Amino acid sequence: MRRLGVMGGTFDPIHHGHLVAASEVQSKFDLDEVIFVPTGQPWQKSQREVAAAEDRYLMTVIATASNPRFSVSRVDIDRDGPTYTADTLRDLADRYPEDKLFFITGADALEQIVSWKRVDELFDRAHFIGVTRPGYQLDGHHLPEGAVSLIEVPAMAISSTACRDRVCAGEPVWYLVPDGVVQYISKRGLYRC
Ligand SMILES: Nc1ncnc2c1ncn2[C@@H]1O[C@H](COP(=O)(O)OP(=O)(O)OP(=O)(O)O)[C@@H](O)[C@H]1O
Ligand SMILES: O=C(O)c1ccc[n+]([C@@H]2O[C@H](COP(=O)([O-])O)[C@@H](O)[C@H]2O)c1
Repeated sequence: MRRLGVMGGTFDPIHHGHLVAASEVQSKFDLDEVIFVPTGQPWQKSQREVAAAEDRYLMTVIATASNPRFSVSRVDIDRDGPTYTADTLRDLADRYPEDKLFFITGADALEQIVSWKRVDELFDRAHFIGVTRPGYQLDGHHLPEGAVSLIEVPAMAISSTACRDRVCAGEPVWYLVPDGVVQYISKRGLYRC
């Protein structure tokens, strides 16, 4: 039985906050692999335009390529309709029936979990790991006992929103996102106003 981390996110774009969180959880929980899963249609972000799924997927591949323990799954971008983590975890469990899944979320996402679709299924399918994020309180009291572990990760005050805003304003995103992602954003003309 392998121990598989699942790092779900819109990754619009992926940044070093995501990568540090995944790396820290991989090490602390002795995970064999962390699978990054870009969302297909993030229904709770429908109030704004999200970059094309293929662009977000490719940026995630570029950002994770150098880490032998990181991989990327298309499971959410290849499924039609809004992305629900209950479906993500069901599909990954079907694909890796022998393995134990650990779903990684930042403090902000953890706070929102009760609003997710079919929330009751989630904790049967994976153990949840909530990680600290600057500006948010990490709290698992609203979740079933034993369903979630809370851990501190190095503080990275970075968000995808801030990265998009910086590109739009003509400001650099070097060192906030991996070098290859800076170049991909520029090559594809993403996030220009
Ligand atoms: N700086 C960070 N530190 C720790 N966790 C983070 C950080 N940024 C994002 N995460 C977590 O990574 C997951 C995916 O986040 P997401 O792709 O929505 O990035 P984001 O920066 O929150 O994006 P946006 O600003 O567009 O809302 C979520 O669980 C989120 O809490
Ligand atoms: O299952 C849901 O209803 C649900 C609602 C909002 C977010 N999520 C998941 O939470 C992860 C982070 O999402 P986001 O929108 O903050 O990028 C990602 O894997 C999403 O699929 C899941």
